[in-house]
Amino acid sequence: MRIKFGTDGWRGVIARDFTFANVERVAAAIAAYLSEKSQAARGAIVGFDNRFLADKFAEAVAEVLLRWGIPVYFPERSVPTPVVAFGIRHYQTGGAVVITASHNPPEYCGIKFIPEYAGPALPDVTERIESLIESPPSPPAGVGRALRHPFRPQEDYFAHLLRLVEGDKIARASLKVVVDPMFGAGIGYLEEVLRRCGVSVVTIHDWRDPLFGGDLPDPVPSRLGELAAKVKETGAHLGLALDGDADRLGVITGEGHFVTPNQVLSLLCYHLLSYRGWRGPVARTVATTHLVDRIASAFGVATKETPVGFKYLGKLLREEGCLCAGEESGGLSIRGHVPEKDGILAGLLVVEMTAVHGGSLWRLWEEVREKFGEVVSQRRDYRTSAEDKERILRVLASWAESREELAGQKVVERITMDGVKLVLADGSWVLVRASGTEPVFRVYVEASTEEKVDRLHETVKAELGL
Ligand SMILES: O=P(O)(O)OC[C@H]1O[C@H](O)[C@H](O)[C@@H](O)[C@@H]1O
Repeated sequence: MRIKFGTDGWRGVIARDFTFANVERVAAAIAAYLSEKSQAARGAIVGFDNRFLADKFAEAVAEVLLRWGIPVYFPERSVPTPVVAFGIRHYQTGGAVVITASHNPPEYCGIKFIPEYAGPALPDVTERIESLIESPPSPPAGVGRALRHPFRPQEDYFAHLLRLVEGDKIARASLKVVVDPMFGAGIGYLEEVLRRCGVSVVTIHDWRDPLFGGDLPDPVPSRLGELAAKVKETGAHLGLALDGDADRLGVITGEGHFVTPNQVLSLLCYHLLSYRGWRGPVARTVATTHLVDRIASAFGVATKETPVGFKYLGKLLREEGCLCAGEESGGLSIRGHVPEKDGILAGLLVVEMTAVHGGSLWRLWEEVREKFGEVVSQRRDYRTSAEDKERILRVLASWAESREELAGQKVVERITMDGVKLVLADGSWVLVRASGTEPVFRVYVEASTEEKVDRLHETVKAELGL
């Protein structure tokens, strides 16, 4: 079986593709990669989430690395992906492997590889690992078995987070927050760091359940009913949910509104630029709201656009001094933190914004909307057959070449870094791309009203035969 890394790691169905034999093949390729990059002696962290057998798969990975002479840092229990990324810097390791399928359904598992730069692996790295999987390497001759160390970064991670937020302001606001780690690896992190900031915390779904209560550990509105109910019942200011490996965040306000990741990112840009007075470019993916651009330009800073995938945003955080970076799918990070998306940090920042803006995130959103104008963003996903996929890709190629109008509007820009994005004369836009994590096409639309968004969605659907 050919193993391919998608938008963020390799994912497969447990027992069908995701078998111990395949996991060991990937582990050997990663060991060979670390060796050829002269990173082996620094060792690697092996983390895992709360999925079925994830700890056992992690043991199998650790065993391969140890046989390759690579020291392994191994946690006592599941650990969030961003904490593993933080651990790379903290323990100065040559990289990390995380056994996780993030927010995928319970029958999935996966492997993320994080190189020594502490952000998701870029394509040049994963392509090299893929080719090493195909030509199975063996450990260099004469290499001895390496040592295994405990991985316990929690206290240092909390101290680091508390340096990134204004804990005193949070403490003074006397907030109440409901935290929902969705049975995942984030259990014990967000609630703990919030309590240390003096927040009164209520938790739900804070025990390991490899079936995630019978659904996906994905903090989207359809999965946050119990969180919303708990926010209402307890009169909390906020409800915060983490996905399965705690790198993404879902937000419910005290008024009961779901705040989309596009809105959270826009609020964060505004907060960092206005309240904190930070300066520097802002980074977003091609699928993320242009409200971010409007806010950035009002403060005289640039916006940088990347393909979908936090790996590209991580690179900008590392190399371009961006003050924050985030994406429509719910991941963000800020300057001073690891270049990996972090739902725990995002949760703390949302609490900070709520605290310093009078206890209501929704009021802050209304302020932003008033200042920068109405923006409606919506994504629709379409499952297609392999034949349809080919046909749609051909149509998209022609759009990329020469599409001049859409729904009666002039196309003013065609962006082809990931799928095809058409920017229209009135500032609205449409992006169509094949997902790198699911067998679907994603259609993203942004415009000034719901009616315009609907119309653009219907036009694209009809034209592409979705
Ligand atoms: O749209 P896709 O290719 O499925 O990617 C959706 C998301 O997948 C993963 O969660 C990646 O870590 C994200 O960076 C990406 O935005």
